[in-house]
Amino acid sequence: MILINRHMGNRYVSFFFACLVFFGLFHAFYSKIAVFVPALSPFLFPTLTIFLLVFHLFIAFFMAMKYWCDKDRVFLLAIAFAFAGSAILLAGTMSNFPGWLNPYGTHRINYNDAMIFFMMRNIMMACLFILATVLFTLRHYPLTRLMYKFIICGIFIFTATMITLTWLWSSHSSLLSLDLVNNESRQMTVLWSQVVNIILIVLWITALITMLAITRLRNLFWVSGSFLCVCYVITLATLLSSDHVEGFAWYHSRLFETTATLLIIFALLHDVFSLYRVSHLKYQQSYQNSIRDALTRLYNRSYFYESLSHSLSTTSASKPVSVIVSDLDRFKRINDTYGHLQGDKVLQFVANLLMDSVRPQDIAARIGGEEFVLLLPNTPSEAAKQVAERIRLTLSSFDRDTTHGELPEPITISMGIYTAQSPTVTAEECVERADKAMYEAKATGRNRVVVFK
Ligand SMILES: Nc1nc2c(ncn2[C@@H]2O[C@H](COP(=O)(O)OP(=O)(O)OP(=O)(O)O)[C@@H](O)[C@H]2O)c(=O)[nH]1
Repeated sequence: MILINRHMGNRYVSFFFACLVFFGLFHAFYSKIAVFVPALSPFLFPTLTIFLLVFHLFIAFFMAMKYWCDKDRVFLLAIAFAFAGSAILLAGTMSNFPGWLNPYGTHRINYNDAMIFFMMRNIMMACLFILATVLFTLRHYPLTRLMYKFIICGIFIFTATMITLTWLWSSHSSLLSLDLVNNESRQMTVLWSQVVNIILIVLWITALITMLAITRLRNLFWVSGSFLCVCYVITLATLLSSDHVEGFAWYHSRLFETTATLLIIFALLHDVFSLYRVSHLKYQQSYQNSIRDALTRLYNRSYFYESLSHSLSTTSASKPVSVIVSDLDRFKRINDTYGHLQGDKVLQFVANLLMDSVRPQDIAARIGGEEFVLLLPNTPSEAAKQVAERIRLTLSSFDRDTTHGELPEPITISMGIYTAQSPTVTAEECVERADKAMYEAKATGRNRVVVFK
Protein backbone atom coordinates (compact mmCIF):
# COMPACT_ATOMS: atom_id res chain seq x y z
CA MET A 1 0.00 0.00 0.00
CA ILE A 2 2.79 2.39 1.03
CA LEU A 3 4.65 1.41 -2.13
CA ILE A 4 1.60 2.16 -4.32
CA ASN A 5 1.09 5.55 -2.64
CA ARG A 6 4.75 6.40 -3.10
CA HIS A 7 4.54 5.34 -6.76
CA MET A 8 1.48 7.55 -7.32
CA GLY A 9 3.13 10.41 -5.48
CA ASN A 10 6.13 10.10 -7.78
CA ARG A 11 3.80 10.18 -10.77
CA TYR A 12 2.18 13.43 -9.62
CA VAL A 13 5.58 15.00 -8.88
CA SER A 14 6.87 13.98 -12.32
CA PHE A 15 3.73 15.35 -13.95
CA PHE A 16 3.99 18.76 -12.30
CA PHE A 17 7.72 18.88 -12.89
CA ALA A 18 7.17 18.11 -16.61
CA CYS A 19 4.48 20.85 -16.76
CA LEU A 20 6.88 23.31 -15.11
CA VAL A 21 9.67 22.49 -17.57
CA PHE A 22 7.27 22.67 -20.52
CA PHE A 23 5.76 26.01 -19.57
CA GLY A 24 9.20 27.43 -18.69
CA LEU A 25 10.59 26.44 -22.09
CA PHE A 26 7.45 27.57 -23.85
CA HIS A 27 7.54 30.95 -22.12
CA ALA A 28 11.21 31.42 -23.03
CA PHE A 29 10.50 30.46 -26.64
CA TYR A 30 7.49 32.74 -26.83
CA SER A 31 9.43 35.69 -25.40
CA LYS A 32 11.97 35.21 -28.20
CA ILE A 33 9.39 35.15 -31.01
CA ALA A 34 7.07 37.77 -29.46
CA VAL A 35 8.88 40.55 -31.30
CA PHE A 36 7.59 39.15 -34.60
CA VAL A 37 4.00 38.81 -33.42
CA PRO A 38 2.76 42.35 -34.22
CA ALA A 39 3.74 41.83 -37.87
CA LEU A 40 1.81 38.57 -38.00
CA SER A 41 -1.05 39.50 -35.75
CA PRO A 42 -3.79 39.90 -38.38
CA PHE A 43 -3.20 36.25 -39.32
CA LEU A 44 -1.85 34.58 -36.23
CA PHE A 45 -4.88 34.47 -33.95
CA PRO A 46 -7.44 33.34 -36.55
CA THR A 47 -4.92 30.90 -38.07
CA LEU A 48 -4.29 29.29 -34.68
CA THR A 49 -8.05 29.20 -34.16
CA ILE A 50 -8.53 27.32 -37.44
CA PHE A 51 -5.83 24.82 -36.42
CA LEU A 52 -7.47 24.39 -33.04
CA LEU A 53 -10.86 23.88 -34.67
CA VAL A 54 -9.52 21.11 -36.90
CA PHE A 55 -7.67 19.46 -34.00
CA HIS A 56 -10.75 19.58 -31.77
CA LEU A 57 -12.92 18.17 -34.53
CA PHE A 58 -10.42 15.36 -35.05
CA ILE A 59 -10.40 14.52 -31.32
CA ALA A 60 -14.22 14.65 -31.17
CA PHE A 61 -14.58 12.18 -34.07
CA PHE A 62 -11.89 9.95 -32.65
CA MET A 63 -13.52 9.84 -29.21
CA ALA A 64 -16.95 9.19 -30.72
CA MET A 65 -15.55 6.31 -32.80
CA LYS A 66 -13.76 4.91 -29.76
CA TYR A 67 -17.05 5.01 -27.86
CA TRP A 68 -18.82 3.38 -30.82
CA CYS A 69 -16.45 0.37 -30.66
CA ASP A 70 -18.04 -1.09 -27.53
CA LYS A 71 -20.62 1.54 -26.48
CA ASP A 72 -19.61 0.89 -22.88
CA ARG A 73 -17.31 3.73 -22.01
CA VAL A 74 -19.79 6.57 -21.91
CA PHE A 75 -17.12 8.93 -20.50
CA LEU A 76 -15.62 8.99 -24.00
CA LEU A 77 -18.83 10.49 -25.27
CA ALA A 78 -18.60 13.34 -22.74
CA ILE A 79 -15.09 14.09 -24.05
CA ALA A 80 -16.30 13.80 -27.65
CA PHE A 81 -19.05 16.33 -26.95
CA ALA A 82 -16.58 18.65 -25.18
CA PHE A 83 -14.37 18.79 -28.28
CA ALA A 84 -17.23 18.81 -30.80
CA GLY A 85 -18.93 21.68 -28.92
CA SER A 86 -15.58 23.45 -28.75
CA ALA A 87 -15.12 23.05 -32.53
CA ILE A 88 -18.57 24.59 -33.15
CA LEU A 89 -17.79 27.52 -30.85
CA LEU A 90 -14.37 27.96 -32.51
CA ALA A 91 -16.20 28.21 -35.84
CA GLY A 92 -18.34 30.89 -34.18
CA THR A 93 -15.16 32.65 -33.03
CA MET A 94 -13.93 32.72 -36.63
CA SER A 95 -17.07 34.58 -37.68
CA ASN A 96 -15.80 37.48 -35.52
CA PHE A 97 -12.64 37.75 -37.63
CA PRO A 98 -14.24 38.39 -41.02
CA GLY A 99 -11.14 39.81 -42.70
CA TRP A 100 -8.46 37.47 -41.44
CA LEU A 101 -7.37 36.38 -44.92
CA ASN A 102 -7.13 40.00 -46.00
CA PRO A 103 -4.74 41.90 -43.69
CA TYR A 104 -5.42 45.19 -45.49
CA GLY A 105 -9.17 44.82 -45.25
CA THR A 106 -11.28 47.14 -43.19
CA HIS A 107 -13.36 44.44 -41.57
CA ARG A 108 -13.85 45.09 -37.91
CA ILE A 109 -13.00 42.38 -35.43
CA ASN A 110 -15.69 41.77 -32.83
CA TYR A 111 -13.49 41.14 -29.79
CA ASN A 112 -16.37 41.03 -27.33
CA ASP A 113 -18.05 38.20 -29.23
CA ALA A 114 -14.74 36.34 -29.57
CA MET A 115 -14.39 36.62 -25.78
CA ILE A 116 -17.95 35.36 -25.19
CA PHE A 117 -17.23 32.34 -27.38
CA PHE A 118 -13.99 31.79 -25.48
CA MET A 119 -15.73 32.03 -22.09
CA MET A 120 -18.56 29.65 -23.02
CA ARG A 121 -16.16 27.21 -24.63
CA ASN A 122 -14.13 27.06 -21.43
CA ILE A 123 -17.18 26.59 -19.21
CA MET A 124 -18.58 23.89 -21.46
CA MET A 125 -15.29 22.00 -21.81
CA ALA A 126 -14.37 22.18 -18.12
CA CYS A 127 -17.85 20.93 -17.07
CA LEU A 128 -17.79 18.09 -19.62
CA PHE A 129 -14.26 17.14 -18.55
CA ILE A 130 -15.40 16.93 -14.92
CA LEU A 131 -18.42 14.86 -16.01
CA ALA A 132 -16.22 12.58 -18.15
CA THR A 133 -13.90 11.96 -15.20
CA VAL A 134 -16.84 11.15 -12.91
CA LEU A 135 -18.34 8.85 -15.56
CA PHE A 136 -14.92 7.16 -15.83
CA THR A 137 -15.51 5.73 -12.32
CA LEU A 138 -18.66 4.00 -13.66
CA ARG A 139 -16.85 2.13 -16.43
CA HIS A 140 -17.00 -1.20 -14.54
CA TYR A 141 -20.64 -0.79 -13.41
CA PRO A 142 -23.24 -2.30 -15.71
CA LEU A 143 -25.52 0.64 -16.57
CA THR A 144 -29.06 0.00 -17.80
CA ARG A 145 -30.10 1.15 -21.26
CA LEU A 146 -32.28 3.81 -19.64
CA MET A 147 -29.32 5.17 -17.68
CA TYR A 148 -27.21 5.27 -20.84
CA LYS A 149 -29.94 7.17 -22.67
CA PHE A 150 -30.32 9.54 -19.74
CA ILE A 151 -26.58 10.30 -19.62
CA ILE A 152 -26.26 10.76 -23.39
CA CYS A 153 -29.35 13.00 -23.55
CA GLY A 154 -28.01 15.00 -20.58
CA ILE A 155 -24.65 15.55 -22.31
CA PHE A 156 -26.36 16.52 -25.56
CA ILE A 157 -28.79 18.96 -23.89
CA PHE A 158 -25.96 20.56 -21.88
CA THR A 159 -23.77 21.06 -24.99
CA ALA A 160 -26.68 22.38 -27.08
CA THR A 161 -27.69 24.77 -24.29
CA MET A 162 -24.16 26.15 -24.01
CA ILE A 163 -23.97 26.73 -27.77
CA THR A 164 -27.40 28.39 -27.83
CA LEU A 165 -26.53 30.59 -24.85
CA THR A 166 -23.31 31.64 -26.58
CA TRP A 167 -25.27 32.63 -29.64
CA LEU A 168 -27.81 34.54 -27.53
CA TRP A 169 -25.10 36.42 -25.60
CA SER A 170 -23.13 37.32 -28.71
CA SER A 171 -24.21 40.16 -30.95
CA HIS A 172 -25.95 37.65 -33.24
CA SER A 173 -28.96 38.11 -31.02
CA SER A 174 -30.24 41.25 -29.34
CA LEU A 175 -32.12 39.33 -26.63
CA LEU A 176 -29.27 39.28 -24.10
CA SER A 177 -25.98 41.07 -23.98
CA LEU A 178 -22.74 40.51 -22.16
CA ASP A 179 -19.84 42.94 -22.11
CA LEU A 180 -16.47 41.28 -21.59
CA VAL A 181 -14.44 43.51 -23.91
CA ASN A 182 -15.03 47.08 -25.03
CA ASN A 183 -14.87 46.85 -28.82
CA GLU A 184 -13.84 50.52 -29.15
CA SER A 185 -11.03 50.72 -26.57
CA ARG A 186 -10.34 46.92 -26.71
CA GLN A 187 -10.04 46.97 -22.93
CA MET A 188 -11.30 43.95 -21.02
CA THR A 189 -14.16 44.86 -18.69
CA VAL A 190 -14.24 44.45 -14.90
CA LEU A 191 -16.83 41.69 -15.38
CA TRP A 192 -14.19 39.66 -17.27
CA SER A 193 -11.14 40.38 -15.17
CA GLN A 194 -12.75 40.17 -11.74
CA VAL A 195 -15.52 37.62 -12.18
CA VAL A 196 -15.54 35.52 -15.35
CA ASN A 197 -11.81 34.90 -15.63
CA ILE A 198 -11.59 33.86 -11.98
CA ILE A 199 -14.64 31.55 -12.30
CA LEU A 200 -13.02 29.91 -15.33
CA ILE A 201 -9.75 29.38 -13.47
CA VAL A 202 -11.65 27.79 -10.55
CA LEU A 203 -13.57 25.56 -12.97
CA TRP A 204 -10.40 24.31 -14.68
CA ILE A 205 -8.65 23.77 -11.33
CA THR A 206 -11.68 21.70 -10.24
CA ALA A 207 -11.47 19.71 -13.49
CA LEU A 208 -7.74 19.17 -12.94
CA ILE A 209 -8.09 18.04 -9.32
CA THR A 210 -10.99 15.71 -10.20
CA MET A 211 -8.99 14.20 -13.03
CA LEU A 212 -5.83 13.76 -10.97
CA ALA A 213 -7.74 12.24 -8.03
CA ILE A 214 -9.91 9.86 -10.06
CA THR A 215 -7.72 8.79 -12.96
CA ARG A 216 -4.43 8.96 -11.03
CA LEU A 217 -2.67 9.67 -14.33
CA ARG A 218 -3.02 5.97 -15.14
CA ASN A 219 -2.17 6.32 -18.82
CA LEU A 220 -0.97 8.78 -21.45
CA PHE A 221 -4.52 9.79 -22.32
CA TRP A 222 -5.32 11.04 -18.82
CA VAL A 223 -1.87 12.60 -18.54
CA SER A 224 -2.57 14.62 -21.68
CA GLY A 225 -6.09 15.45 -20.41
CA SER A 226 -4.65 16.73 -17.12
CA PHE A 227 -2.01 18.63 -19.05
CA LEU A 228 -4.77 20.31 -21.07
CA CYS A 229 -6.43 21.40 -17.78
CA VAL A 230 -3.11 22.85 -16.56
CA CYS A 231 -2.77 24.62 -19.90
CA TYR A 232 -6.18 26.25 -19.54
CA VAL A 233 -5.41 27.34 -15.96
CA ILE A 234 -2.15 28.94 -17.09
CA THR A 235 -3.80 30.41 -20.18
CA LEU A 236 -6.47 32.09 -18.05
CA ALA A 237 -3.94 33.21 -15.47
CA THR A 238 -1.95 34.81 -18.30
CA LEU A 239 -5.07 36.58 -19.50
CA LEU A 240 -5.73 37.77 -15.94
CA SER A 241 -2.53 39.76 -16.08
CA SER A 242 -3.57 41.43 -19.30
CA ASP A 243 -6.15 44.22 -19.52
CA HIS A 244 -6.04 44.69 -23.27
CA VAL A 245 -7.42 42.17 -25.74
CA GLU A 246 -4.71 42.77 -28.34
CA GLY A 247 -1.90 42.17 -25.84
CA PHE A 248 0.55 39.32 -26.21
CA ALA A 249 -1.29 37.30 -23.57
CA TRP A 250 -4.13 36.59 -25.99
CA TYR A 251 -1.79 35.08 -28.62
CA HIS A 252 0.21 33.39 -25.92
CA SER A 253 -2.88 31.65 -24.57
CA ARG A 254 -4.06 30.44 -27.99
CA LEU A 255 -0.61 29.02 -28.74
CA PHE A 256 -0.69 27.25 -25.37
CA GLU A 257 -4.06 25.73 -26.10
CA THR A 258 -2.98 24.54 -29.54
CA THR A 259 0.15 22.91 -28.13
CA ALA A 260 -1.79 21.15 -25.36
CA THR A 261 -4.32 19.90 -27.92
CA LEU A 262 -1.47 18.53 -30.00
CA LEU A 263 -0.35 16.53 -26.99
CA ILE A 264 -3.82 14.95 -26.75
CA ILE A 265 -3.65 14.09 -30.44
CA PHE A 266 -0.25 12.53 -29.83
CA ALA A 267 -1.74 10.49 -26.95
CA LEU A 268 -4.57 9.33 -29.23
CA LEU A 269 -2.19 8.34 -32.01
CA HIS A 270 -0.10 6.46 -29.46
CA ASP A 271 -3.32 4.74 -28.38
CA VAL A 272 -4.11 3.73 -31.96
CA PHE A 273 -0.60 2.45 -32.50
CA SER A 274 -0.65 0.37 -29.28
CA LEU A 275 -4.08 -0.98 -30.15
CA TYR A 276 -2.89 -1.92 -33.62
CA ARG A 277 0.19 -3.63 -32.18
CA VAL A 278 -1.81 -5.61 -29.61
CA SER A 279 -4.50 -6.67 -32.09
CA HIS A 280 -1.92 -7.60 -34.70
CA LEU A 281 -0.12 -9.73 -32.10
CA LYS A 282 -3.41 -11.36 -31.07
CA TYR A 283 -4.27 -11.99 -34.71
CA GLN A 284 -0.87 -13.60 -35.26
CA GLN A 285 -1.34 -15.77 -32.17
CA SER A 286 -4.82 -16.91 -33.11
CA TYR A 287 -3.76 -17.52 -36.73
CA GLN A 288 -0.83 -19.65 -35.54
CA ASN A 289 -3.18 -21.53 -33.17
CA SER A 290 -5.53 -22.21 -36.08
CA ILE A 291 -2.81 -23.78 -38.24
CA ARG A 292 -0.76 -25.55 -35.56
CA ASP A 293 -1.23 -28.62 -33.44
CA ALA A 294 -1.66 -27.66 -29.78
CA LEU A 295 0.55 -30.43 -28.33
CA THR A 296 3.56 -30.39 -30.65
CA ARG A 297 3.28 -26.93 -32.32
CA LEU A 298 3.82 -28.64 -35.68
CA TYR A 299 1.41 -27.64 -38.46
CA ASN A 300 -2.00 -29.31 -38.27
CA ARG A 301 -3.74 -31.59 -40.73
CA SER A 302 -5.76 -28.96 -42.60
CA TYR A 303 -2.79 -26.63 -43.05
CA PHE A 304 -0.71 -29.53 -44.31
CA TYR A 305 -3.31 -30.58 -46.92
CA GLU A 306 -3.79 -26.98 -48.03
CA SER A 307 -0.02 -26.52 -48.47
CA LEU A 308 0.34 -29.86 -50.25
CA SER A 309 -2.45 -29.01 -52.72
CA HIS A 310 -0.79 -25.66 -53.34
CA SER A 311 2.62 -27.29 -53.95
CA LEU A 312 1.13 -29.95 -56.24
CA SER A 313 -0.34 -27.31 -58.54
CA THR A 314 3.18 -26.37 -59.71
CA THR A 315 4.68 -29.86 -59.63
CA SER A 316 6.57 -31.24 -62.61
CA ALA A 317 9.27 -33.84 -63.28
CA SER A 318 11.91 -31.17 -62.76
CA LYS A 319 10.11 -29.82 -59.68
CA PRO A 320 8.94 -32.91 -57.76
CA VAL A 321 7.18 -32.80 -54.39
CA SER A 322 7.94 -35.48 -51.79
CA VAL A 323 5.71 -36.52 -48.92
CA ILE A 324 7.05 -38.55 -45.99
CA VAL A 325 4.52 -40.21 -43.68
CA SER A 326 6.05 -41.34 -40.35
CA ASP A 327 4.58 -43.42 -37.55
CA LEU A 328 6.23 -44.21 -34.21
CA ASP A 329 6.80 -47.90 -33.62
CA ARG A 330 4.90 -49.57 -30.79
CA PHE A 331 3.94 -46.28 -29.32
CA LYS A 332 0.95 -47.80 -27.53
CA ARG A 333 3.42 -49.66 -25.31
CA ILE A 334 5.06 -46.37 -24.27
CA ASN A 335 1.68 -45.02 -23.21
CA ASP A 336 0.73 -48.20 -21.42
CA THR A 337 4.08 -48.54 -19.62
CA TYR A 338 4.96 -44.94 -18.76
CA GLY A 339 1.61 -43.19 -18.90
CA HIS A 340 -0.05 -40.76 -21.29
CA LEU A 341 1.91 -37.72 -20.07
CA GLN A 342 5.20 -39.40 -20.83
CA GLY A 343 3.71 -40.41 -24.20
CA ASP A 344 3.01 -36.73 -24.89
CA LYS A 345 6.63 -35.85 -24.07
CA VAL A 346 7.79 -38.43 -26.60
CA LEU A 347 5.52 -36.91 -29.27
CA GLN A 348 6.92 -33.44 -28.49
CA PHE A 349 10.48 -34.73 -28.69
CA VAL A 350 9.88 -36.35 -32.09
CA ALA A 351 8.10 -33.20 -33.34
CA ASN A 352 11.11 -31.05 -32.40
CA LEU A 353 13.44 -33.47 -34.11
CA LEU A 354 11.35 -33.34 -37.31
CA MET A 355 11.18 -29.54 -37.22
CA ASP A 356 14.94 -29.28 -36.77
CA SER A 357 15.65 -31.79 -39.56
CA VAL A 358 13.96 -30.00 -42.45
CA ARG A 359 14.54 -26.78 -44.44
CA PRO A 360 12.56 -23.61 -43.68
CA GLN A 361 10.46 -24.08 -46.82
CA ASP A 362 9.50 -27.66 -45.83
CA ILE A 363 6.41 -28.36 -43.74
CA ALA A 364 6.36 -30.69 -40.76
CA ALA A 365 2.87 -31.59 -39.56
CA ARG A 366 1.08 -33.91 -37.17
CA ILE A 367 -1.91 -35.46 -38.93
CA GLY A 368 -2.89 -38.14 -36.43
CA GLY A 369 -2.16 -39.40 -32.89
CA GLU A 370 1.44 -40.49 -33.45
CA GLU A 371 1.47 -39.99 -37.19
CA PHE A 372 3.67 -37.24 -38.59
CA VAL A 373 4.11 -36.04 -42.11
CA LEU A 374 6.73 -34.02 -43.97
CA LEU A 375 6.10 -32.03 -47.12
CA LEU A 376 9.31 -31.42 -49.05
CA PRO A 377 8.77 -29.19 -52.10
CA ASN A 378 11.23 -29.38 -54.96
CA THR A 379 12.70 -32.64 -53.61
CA PRO A 380 13.22 -35.82 -55.67
CA SER A 381 12.62 -39.25 -54.21
CA GLU A 382 16.30 -40.02 -53.52
CA ALA A 383 16.84 -36.76 -51.58
CA ALA A 384 13.63 -37.39 -49.58
CA LYS A 385 14.92 -40.86 -48.71
CA GLN A 386 18.16 -39.37 -47.40
CA VAL A 387 16.19 -36.94 -45.21
CA ALA A 388 14.02 -39.78 -43.88
CA GLU A 389 17.02 -42.04 -43.19
CA ARG A 390 18.80 -39.23 -41.36
CA ILE A 391 15.74 -38.65 -39.13
CA ARG A 392 15.24 -42.37 -38.51
CA LEU A 393 18.89 -42.91 -37.53
CA THR A 394 19.00 -39.79 -35.36
CA LEU A 395 15.84 -40.77 -33.48
CA SER A 396 17.01 -44.32 -32.85
CA SER A 397 20.32 -43.00 -31.48
CA PHE A 398 18.63 -41.30 -28.50
CA ASP A 399 17.89 -42.97 -25.18
CA ARG A 400 16.71 -41.94 -21.71
CA ASP A 401 20.07 -40.46 -20.67
CA THR A 402 20.84 -38.49 -23.81
CA THR A 403 17.33 -36.91 -23.77
CA HIS A 404 17.28 -36.21 -19.98
CA GLY A 405 14.23 -38.42 -19.60
CA GLU A 406 12.21 -37.00 -22.51
CA LEU A 407 12.36 -40.45 -24.09
CA PRO A 408 11.84 -43.14 -21.42
CA GLU A 409 13.58 -45.66 -23.69
CA PRO A 410 14.94 -45.74 -27.29
CA ILE A 411 12.19 -45.14 -29.86
CA THR A 412 12.07 -46.06 -33.52
CA ILE A 413 10.04 -44.79 -36.42
CA SER A 414 8.71 -46.24 -39.68
CA MET A 415 8.56 -43.99 -42.73
CA GLY A 416 6.96 -44.13 -46.17
CA ILE A 417 7.78 -41.83 -49.08
CA TYR A 418 5.86 -40.83 -52.15
CA THR A 419 7.17 -38.35 -54.72
CA ALA A 420 4.72 -36.59 -57.03
CA GLN A 421 5.96 -35.41 -60.43
CA SER A 422 2.79 -34.07 -62.00
CA PRO A 423 -0.10 -31.87 -60.85
CA THR A 424 -2.68 -34.55 -61.77
CA VAL A 425 -2.21 -36.37 -58.45
CA THR A 426 -4.28 -35.07 -55.51
CA ALA A 427 -3.05 -34.34 -51.99
CA GLU A 428 -5.13 -37.22 -50.62
CA GLU A 429 -3.63 -39.65 -53.15
CA CYS A 430 -0.11 -38.51 -52.23
CA VAL A 431 -0.67 -39.16 -48.54
CA GLU A 432 -2.42 -42.44 -49.24
CA ARG A 433 0.56 -43.70 -51.28
CA ALA A 434 3.12 -42.52 -48.71
CA ASP A 435 0.94 -44.17 -46.05
CA LYS A 436 0.98 -47.45 -47.98
CA ALA A 437 4.79 -47.31 -48.12
CA MET A 438 4.88 -46.60 -44.37
CA TYR A 439 2.65 -49.64 -43.68
CA GLU A 440 5.01 -51.72 -45.80
CA ALA A 441 7.85 -50.50 -43.55
CA LYS A 442 5.82 -51.60 -40.51
CA ALA A 443 5.03 -54.95 -42.08
CA THR A 444 8.64 -55.63 -42.99
CA GLY A 445 10.01 -55.18 -39.48
CA ARG A 446 9.56 -51.45 -38.55
CA ASN A 447 12.37 -48.90 -38.02
CA ARG A 448 12.89 -48.48 -41.75
CA VAL A 449 12.18 -46.23 -44.74
CA VAL A 450 10.20 -47.47 -47.77
CA VAL A 451 9.69 -45.57 -51.01
CA PHE A 452 6.32 -46.06 -52.76
CA LYS A 453 6.75 -47.86 -56.07
N1 LIG B 1 0.33 -39.77 -25.34
C1 LIG B 1 -0.41 -39.71 -26.44
N2 LIG B 1 -0.77 -40.82 -27.07
C2 LIG B 1 -1.50 -40.76 -28.19
C3 LIG B 1 -1.91 -39.51 -28.70
N3 LIG B 1 -2.63 -39.76 -29.82
C4 LIG B 1 -2.66 -41.09 -29.99
N4 LIG B 1 -1.98 -41.71 -29.02
C5 LIG B 1 -1.74 -43.12 -28.80
O1 LIG B 1 -0.92 -43.65 -29.81
C6 LIG B 1 -1.11 -45.06 -29.84
C7 LIG B 1 -1.13 -45.55 -31.25
O2 LIG B 1 -0.96 -46.91 -31.26
P1 LIG B 1 -1.22 -47.81 -32.52
O3 LIG B 1 -1.42 -46.99 -33.73
O4 LIG B 1 -2.29 -48.79 -32.20
O5 LIG B 1 0.06 -48.62 -32.74
P2 LIG B 1 1.51 -48.63 -32.13
O6 LIG B 1 1.48 -49.05 -30.71
O7 LIG B 1 2.17 -47.31 -32.38
O8 LIG B 1 2.16 -49.75 -32.98
P3 LIG B 1 2.57 -49.71 -34.47
O9 LIG B 1 2.07 -48.43 -35.07
O10 LIG B 1 1.98 -50.89 -35.10
O11 LIG B 1 4.05 -49.77 -34.47
C8 LIG B 1 -2.41 -45.34 -29.11
O12 LIG B 1 -2.14 -45.93 -27.87
C9 LIG B 1 -3.02 -43.96 -28.88
O13 LIG B 1 -3.71 -43.87 -27.66
C10 LIG B 1 -1.54 -38.35 -28.00
O14 LIG B 1 -1.85 -37.21 -28.36
N5 LIG B 1 -0.80 -38.48 -26.89
